[in-house]
Amino acid sequence: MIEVRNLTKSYNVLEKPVVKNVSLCARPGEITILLGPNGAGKSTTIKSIANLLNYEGEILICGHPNNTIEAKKCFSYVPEIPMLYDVLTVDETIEFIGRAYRVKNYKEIADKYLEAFKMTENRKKLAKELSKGMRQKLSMILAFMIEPKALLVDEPMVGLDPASIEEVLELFRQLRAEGTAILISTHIIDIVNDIWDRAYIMNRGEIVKEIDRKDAGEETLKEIFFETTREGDV
Ligand SMILES: Nc1ncnc2c1ncn2[C@@H]1O[C@H](COP(=O)(O)OP(=O)(O)OP(=O)(O)O)[C@@H](O)[C@H]1O
Repeated sequence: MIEVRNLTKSYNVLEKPVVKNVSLCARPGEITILLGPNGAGKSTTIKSIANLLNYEGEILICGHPNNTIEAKKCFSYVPEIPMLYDVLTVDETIEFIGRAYRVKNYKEIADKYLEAFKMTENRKKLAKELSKGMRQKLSMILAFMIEPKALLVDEPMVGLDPASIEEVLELFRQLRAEGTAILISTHIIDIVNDIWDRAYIMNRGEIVKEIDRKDAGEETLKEIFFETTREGDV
């Protein structure tokens, strides 16, 4: 579970907050989507949850404040721009993260994901030698490998080819079935239209709508998004 309560963030004390009193909840076994136009405050929210920014409010991951070791042990974060060690190979990166998180069977798990992402032939390449899409896939493999209870993903599909997008969607479905709480921030509504369970629409730093898929009826997420942001006078 990822719980955000009354998150407020200003980058500059003299300026108005760019995220205002945001509360949201990504539940176990659900895929929760954070949507919003450019500049709405999605990345600021995601980075605050990942404890990369100072902010006001309360953020709990698996019931623990997000700056605690307990929280860090149970969640993975896939940033929009992968953060990798350029001078480590794919295999070395996997070993480093697997050992750091004390994942006993990390090799076995990583093999499965390398295979799924058609990355096995790249395992001896240095991270700096990988293409943009390959870096994104490695970043996902590292996040999935620790078998997180909560998964935070910022723009997961950027740089991925269509087959890899399908693979990622399938992996999200599998993690959801295993009970992982998944929170995804994205612009690409069409891609998540088949998998979302709950969505929060952000506009100008505020959550302007929360939608439970069960209540959405025949309406697509895209239709709801445009209706809401038009009403919200973007
Ligand atoms: N490091 C920063 N310093 C100052 N202002 C920032 C910084 N990062 C973001 N902002 C401002 O905060 C607001 C929200 O930005 P944020 O990146 O969170 O939005 P977003 O919804 O993720 O946008 P996008 O969809 O374009 O990525 C914007 O007005 C942006 O200019």
